[in-house]
Amino acid sequence: MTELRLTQYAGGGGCACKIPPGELDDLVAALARRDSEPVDPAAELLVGLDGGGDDAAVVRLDAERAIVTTADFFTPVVDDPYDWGRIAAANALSDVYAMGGTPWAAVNLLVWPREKLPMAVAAEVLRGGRDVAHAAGCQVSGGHSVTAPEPKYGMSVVGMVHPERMLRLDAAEPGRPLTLTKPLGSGVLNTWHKATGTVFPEAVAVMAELNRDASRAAVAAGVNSGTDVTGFGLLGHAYRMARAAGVTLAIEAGAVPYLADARSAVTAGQVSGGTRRNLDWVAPHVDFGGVPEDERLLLADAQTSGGLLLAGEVPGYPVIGEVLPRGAAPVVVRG
Ligand SMILES: Nc1ncnc2c1ncn2[C@@H]1O[C@H](COP(=O)(O)OP(=O)(O)OP(=O)(O)O)[C@@H](O)[C@H]1O
Ligand SMILES: [Mg+2]
Repeated sequence: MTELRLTQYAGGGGCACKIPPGELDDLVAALARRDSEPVDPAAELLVGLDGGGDDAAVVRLDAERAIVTTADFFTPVVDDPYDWGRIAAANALSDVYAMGGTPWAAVNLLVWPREKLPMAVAAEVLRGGRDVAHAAGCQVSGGHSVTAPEPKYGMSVVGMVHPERMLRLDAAEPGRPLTLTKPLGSGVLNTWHKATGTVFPEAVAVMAELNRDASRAAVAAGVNSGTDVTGFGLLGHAYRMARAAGVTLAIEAGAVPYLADARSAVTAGQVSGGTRRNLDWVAPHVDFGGVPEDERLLLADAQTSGGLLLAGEVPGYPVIGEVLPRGAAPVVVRG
């Protein structure tokens, strides 16, 4: 199975295959405008699509428990089917952790070109997803499978969160430090892997890593705002946080951690269309000062299964900036 190059069966890879952020904003805004309350709602919506939407929807069960629900699937980011499954599951579970919750149960979402790819390969993908979900203590049972020209895999996940201890997108307070819990660079390294077949084991390990410990540590430290850094890149997700909370996020470029080889990947031109679109979209909202183009691309790099960006200090994870009262630009990068 190792000679089969899964990444060659799809156009965009991983979270870089998301609909561009500006177009998604318009879609979600139109939906939110047309949204009316359900008839006789069975549960109170605590987090919905207001302000562009958070990482997951949250509905109240009782005073101390709320249900978190989310779905994520994408095209192959790596050629190895088991690793792709692990990464896709870690990414799907991540939106529950990005709300400060605990995933309880997941179902598989599988799109498979059965004429082109053996079903045995799909089984490896599902095995990888199951192993990571089980490591998270999450039940996996059931799912849905369809055939289509490009393979896609992910999960729909349900979890639990305390309604007073959530990590909301819109709650960042001025004066708080900004913390990032995984290094950046998975986008450029996945692009390089897709182009050449070179495997970057550190990137695979980081993408397959759960955001569980970071999320728990953040909630334990009293942090109440955060999101996961995925397809819109650090700058895109920072902008969405700043916009939702009406603050400015200042990022110290020199404090941002990167995977080894990420800089060489940019120098080698291994930048996805998604990353370039991210930068075009976010640039009008960012004061870059004198930060050079390559650095801007790295900060906008479309991540797959990235870490948590948190408005608060969390022991064991690097501080990369601070939350400020809203200034001229929602995001400031200091060189
Ligand atoms: N088709 C859709 N219908 C309704 N809402 C959508 C749709 N697609 C995305 N959204 C919402 O738009 C917001 C932004 O979506 P996005 O996929 O970027 O968030 P996310 O789930 O946190 O992503 P990621 O998995 O990359 O962390 C979310 O609140 C999401 O629920
Ligand atoms: Mg998210």
